[in-house]
Amino acid sequence: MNFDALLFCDWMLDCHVQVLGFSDSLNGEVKPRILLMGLRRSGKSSIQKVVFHKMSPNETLFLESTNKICREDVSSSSFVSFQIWDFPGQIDFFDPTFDYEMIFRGTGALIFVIDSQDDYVEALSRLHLTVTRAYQVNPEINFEVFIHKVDGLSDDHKIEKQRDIHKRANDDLADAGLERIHLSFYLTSIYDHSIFEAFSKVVQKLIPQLPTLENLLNIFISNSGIEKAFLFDVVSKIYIATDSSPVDMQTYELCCDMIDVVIDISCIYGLTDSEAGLPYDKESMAIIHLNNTRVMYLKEVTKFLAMVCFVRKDSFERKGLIDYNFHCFKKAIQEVFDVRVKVQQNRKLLSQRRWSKLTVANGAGGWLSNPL
Ligand SMILES: Nc1nc2c(ncn2[C@@H]2O[C@H](COP(=O)(O)OP(=O)(O)OP(=O)(O)O)[C@@H](O)[C@H]2O)c(=O)[nH]1
Repeated sequence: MNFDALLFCDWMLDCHVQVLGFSDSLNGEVKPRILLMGLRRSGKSSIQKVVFHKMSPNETLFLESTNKICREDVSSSSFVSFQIWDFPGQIDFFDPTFDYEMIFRGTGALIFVIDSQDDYVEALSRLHLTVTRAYQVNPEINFEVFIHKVDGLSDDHKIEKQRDIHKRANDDLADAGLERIHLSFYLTSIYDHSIFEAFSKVVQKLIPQLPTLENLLNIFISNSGIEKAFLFDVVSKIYIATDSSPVDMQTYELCCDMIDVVIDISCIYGLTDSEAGLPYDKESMAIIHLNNTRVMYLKEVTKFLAMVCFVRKDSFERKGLIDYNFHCFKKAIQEVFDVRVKVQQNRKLLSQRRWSKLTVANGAGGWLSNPL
């Protein structure tokens, strides 16, 4: 038992090197921007409300049309921290008041939402225009296309639509000589877990520590006899990392349901009258025995993160080993987080120094535009 655990600890030491390998600019804080774009009524605001505000899908029927850019900070945990910008349906790139260069420059991901229940010819030409403009300004953006509202379509129909949209969008780019632009496609709906899964993948691409987290999870599961493990952001139910074995939708849905059960039960029985806020803390944990010889095990990792794993019943008999390795895993996550904080502090310091040097060089009274 100790040998397994020691292997895990040894590996932990390696992870720092990877985290220190940040290659970003000198910005003090790395808070990527995610843009939600698409035609009117394609479902942008609904996606944001359902994923980040726990709005029930039926309530989105009453959402009013967005008529200006809505910006929101999502900083629920140390690793999940970004801004979401919800755009009104039609943006006029030729409108001089719309500074799209500034917007695209600081963008990590651009999600373009296409209503699959509607005619998508106009949406595709809008997608092309948006992507080419954004790429000119910032070639580093991840372009994500949500083929949305697929709840109304049969399975065959979904695949067919995805193939058609994929082909047309890429043909348009090829015609413009822009084959190097990569578009990722997802079939989504707010009426099932597909929207959470798609958002998870979008967010994961923006987490520089992802390979480290995945490696930690791989080491953790292989030394503990676990089949699959996810690291979840409890509030949004976005999984920010998982081990390298493939994810199947059913497993992901079960994890989301387990988080809901834990939070609901804790809300009812876990909070005293004087307490408020998220009923989730160091003591939070849950074990659910499934009827297929598997056990689901949830444990708190940080204030906002939970580990949910699937273990065979016979392996779960060695719960002591799992708990010990989990303890090491948790420590490693904390260390990764500490390194990240240190790197950010150093960047801030560096950019402040640069800023003050620039100010001195230009004289105290000189006006400068902020280099950040
Ligand atoms: N069937 C289905 N309807 C959806 C889905 N997502 C959103 N809708 C519906 O689509 C309609 C438009 O949604 P909004 O979120 O307001 O669309 P929007 O893109 O923000 O619209 P604008 O603010 O006008 O740009 C609402 O009636 C939603 O209930 C989905 O996944 N499936």
